[in-house]
Amino acid sequence: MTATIIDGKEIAKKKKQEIANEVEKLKAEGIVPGLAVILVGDNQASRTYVNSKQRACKELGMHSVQIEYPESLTEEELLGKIAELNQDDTIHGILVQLPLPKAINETRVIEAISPEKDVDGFHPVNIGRMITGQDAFISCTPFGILVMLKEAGIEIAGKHAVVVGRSNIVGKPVGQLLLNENATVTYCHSRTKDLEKHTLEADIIVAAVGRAGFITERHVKPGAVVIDVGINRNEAGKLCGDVAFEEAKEKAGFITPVPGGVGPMTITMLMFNTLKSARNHLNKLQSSKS
Ligand SMILES: Nc1nc2c(c(=O)[nH]1)N[C@@H](CN(C=O)c1ccc(C(=O)N[C@@H](CCC(=O)O)C(=O)O)cc1)CN2
Repeated sequence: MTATIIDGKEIAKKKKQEIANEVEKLKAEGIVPGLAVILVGDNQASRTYVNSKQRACKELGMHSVQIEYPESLTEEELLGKIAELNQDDTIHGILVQLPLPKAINETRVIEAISPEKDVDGFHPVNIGRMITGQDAFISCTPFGILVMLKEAGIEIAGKHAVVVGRSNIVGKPVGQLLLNENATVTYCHSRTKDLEKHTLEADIIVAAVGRAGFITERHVKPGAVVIDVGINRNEAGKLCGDVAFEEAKEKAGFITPVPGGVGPMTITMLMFNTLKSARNHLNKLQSSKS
């Protein structure tokens, strides 16, 4: 069997068109969704992602501001800028590109962003709301995975999902989202004994370990759905995922490629969250008038 490839670029294109239509409607009501992206230091990959976010805003008709600081920026200076953006009515989403330089405390920075503008969905308020099934900003990569599964027509309820990786940005929230969709969820990580025993029972595997080709065909149950969140570079500098794609695709039922799978969905869901924040802002303005 050769797996059906879930094309993240195609799904992202369709979703972006839907978002652009909604942006037009919001503009007709007097609100232009606005996103502020903060980049600290000179990490080349981060710069590429930040530029892609700016491009996506432009493409979808949103207002965007890119704020760049040198590596030497202090935490206090960054917190000051966030406080200013929290008060800016033209900005509905604030995002600090990660990773930050080591001298800056990531947790303090994330917690300084108003939960109402936390379009990355990293603030503990949004994480707590998501876990308890309330309306929340859902972090963009996990959200993108959920949308991809739904668009590919994959049933989640009652399925056994195995998440390999437990980062705060991807592993933990994606497992929780799948649980909210009534999957049975197992988390595996670097200290898990006999990984294969767990993954071979999975109907859905989410590979988010950050190690190139870590999940091989030996880990995959025939017909399983394999979602690859990895963004690694191999010895030749080529972008590759956490899954050994060529061999895993011969066993899986559905599989996401790298590049062109989960990655393009991350920025699309950021646009979705920014639109949602702008709409929330408009609703608040309207209800305060009535
Ligand atoms: N504040 C945030 N920081 C980081 C996030 C995030 O969601 N918020 N996620 C990642 C980086 N990231 C977005 O910021 C991101 C990573 C990858 C892609 C993507 O489209 N990847 C492409 C390949 C691109 C390439 O050639 O390098 C793909 O997989 O097809 C988009 C966004 C960490 N930091």
